Formats: sequence, structure tokens, C-alpha cells
Amino acid sequence: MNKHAIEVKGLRKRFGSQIVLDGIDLAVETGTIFALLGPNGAGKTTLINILSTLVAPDEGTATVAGRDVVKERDEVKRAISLTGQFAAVDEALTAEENLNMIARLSGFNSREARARTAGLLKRFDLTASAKKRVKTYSGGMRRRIDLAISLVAERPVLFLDEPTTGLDTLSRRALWEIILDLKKQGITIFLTTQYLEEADQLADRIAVIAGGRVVANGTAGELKARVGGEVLELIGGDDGVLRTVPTDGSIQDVRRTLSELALLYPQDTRVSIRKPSLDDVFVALTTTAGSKEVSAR
Ligand SMILES: Nc1ncnc2c1ncn2[C@@H]1O[C@H](COP(=O)(O)OP(=O)(O)OP(=O)(O)O)[C@@H](O)[C@H]1O
Repeated sequence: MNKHAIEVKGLRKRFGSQIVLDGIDLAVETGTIFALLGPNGAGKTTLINILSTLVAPDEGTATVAGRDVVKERDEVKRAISLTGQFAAVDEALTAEENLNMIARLSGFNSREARARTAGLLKRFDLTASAKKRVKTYSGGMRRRIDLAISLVAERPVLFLDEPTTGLDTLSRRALWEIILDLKKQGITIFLTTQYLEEADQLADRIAVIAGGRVVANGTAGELKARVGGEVLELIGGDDGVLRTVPTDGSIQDVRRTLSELALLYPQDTRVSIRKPSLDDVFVALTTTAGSKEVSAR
């Protein structure tokens, strides 16, 4: 087995005059969850499209399951599952019909296809709705069927492009459980997300891309440690956060910072002090996009 399920070296991609990926280096260890974060338009989907052989890079190399995404496209395709925001589910069919059809197309005989379908419906808690048309499904059910379909054929590497975007908290957590379960089976998962909490909860390692480059790469803990110290949070009357300000946590620095802030905010503003979150890291890193890579490796 390859130590790294995914390896990316010096990857570059431009669309017309727009440089989207400007020399990306990444490695994802086999059997781990890797989260790719970045602001809108940072190139996350483009990177997934390159890794899943849908788009060719201009420069650099990438291997998935030890195979080159350009020179060994078919081998890569056989090693991966891809679940995007717009997965290929036929909405006019039921969940059972969709799964059964994909199973047959993947080469299972009819008995195997039925067994596989039943197993996936159960695992994704869709048995009760198996005979309803997918177009009647809620957002959470729809995501579960998308994911179930991409798992019909068992593949070692799974790409998830924003798997929980638009879902409510409960559905999101249910999907997290499923994703963690897939990792337990040894599947390597590469996901993109806009939710820092999602990366924090799921990922063994996180990379942040901005300005076409990897601006940070490490565990959630390592990335938070990059911001260091503490964060002062100013909370307004409606309990909304008015502002967060980094501090080293010393009395001296807290007193100086607060006396400056006291001039700017109403006197009934409340203050809390906390450890930095991944949100703070993200803001700190992506507002200085492309300046330098902060690797916590
Ligand atoms: N086929 C294409 N032709 C031209 N431009 C493209 C193409 N695909 C992507 N782009 C551009 O490349 C940039 C990166 O897009 P991409 O979808 O990879 O970003 P993203 O990080 O996934 O964004 P989001 O979080 O909004 O989904 C965007 O500016 C987009 O308009």
C-alpha cells in the first residue's frame, strides 16, 4: 500500500489569463481524512477536478493511489469515488432504483446489486424512504443518497466536494458520522469545505489554499497554534461578536488592548478571552494570501 494515497507536486492551472493554482504541493496519508479549505474561488474544486482526472493540470504532477492523474487516468478513475455538489442522481427514480442501477452499471449481477443496494440503504438510514422518488427528498437525505451512490463500488480514495454545504446542523453531524465511519474502513477521504468546524471535527490534516498557493498545512491543533496566544472577543448587546482581537494574554497586553477598544465601543460591551479557533486562523492566513507558506509539518 502506498504511504500517501494522494501526492501533488508543483501543480499549476490557469484558465485564460487567470492563474487558479500556482504551484500546489500536498501529500495525503493513506487512510486519513484531509480537508482543503479556502475562500470562494480559491481553486478547491479545480484541484479536486484535477485529482479525479476531470481536468488536466498545466504543470506539475499528481498521483492518486500511486497512479498518475494524467498518464494513468483509467487506473485513477478505478481507484476513486467522487461526490460533488451536483452528483449524478436521477431524481425521477427512487433511491433503491438509483442504487440498483449504479450497482448493475458497476458490474454487480442482479443478486449482488440487490444486496449492495439494501446494505447501503440501511447504512445511510434510507431504508424507510427507499421507494420514494429522490426529488421528494430533503437536503440531508439527498446528500446521503449522493454519498451512498458514490460508494456502490468500493474504492480506496473518496473525494467529497463540500459534502455538507447547505445542510442543517443535525444532518451535517449525521454525515460527519458516516464520513468518520468510512475512514475506519480504511478509505482515504479528501474533502473541501467552507466550514472550519467541519475540518476541525473530521480532518487529520488541513490545508488552506489562497492566492493559488498552500498557505498553511497541518493538524487543526498545529494551525491554531500558529495564531498563538489568546483572542479577545467583544460581545455586543444582542450577544453578537463585534470584534476579535489577538493578544498574547498578558495583563499588560490585555489592559492596553482593552483601553484602546474602550474608546471605540459602548461601555456595556462585554469581553471574553479564549483560545484561537480555526476561524481566527483562517482569517489570519487568507487575508495575507500567498505571502508565505506556514507549514506545521
Ligand atoms: N472551466 C473553467 N473555465 C474558466 N474558469 C474557471 C473554470 N473552472 C473554474 N474557473 C475559475 O477558477 C477559479 C477557481 O474556481 P474553483 O471552482 O476551483 O474554486 P473553489 O475554491 O472551489 O470555489 P468555491 O468555494 O466558490 O466553490 C474561479 O475564479 C473560477 O471562476
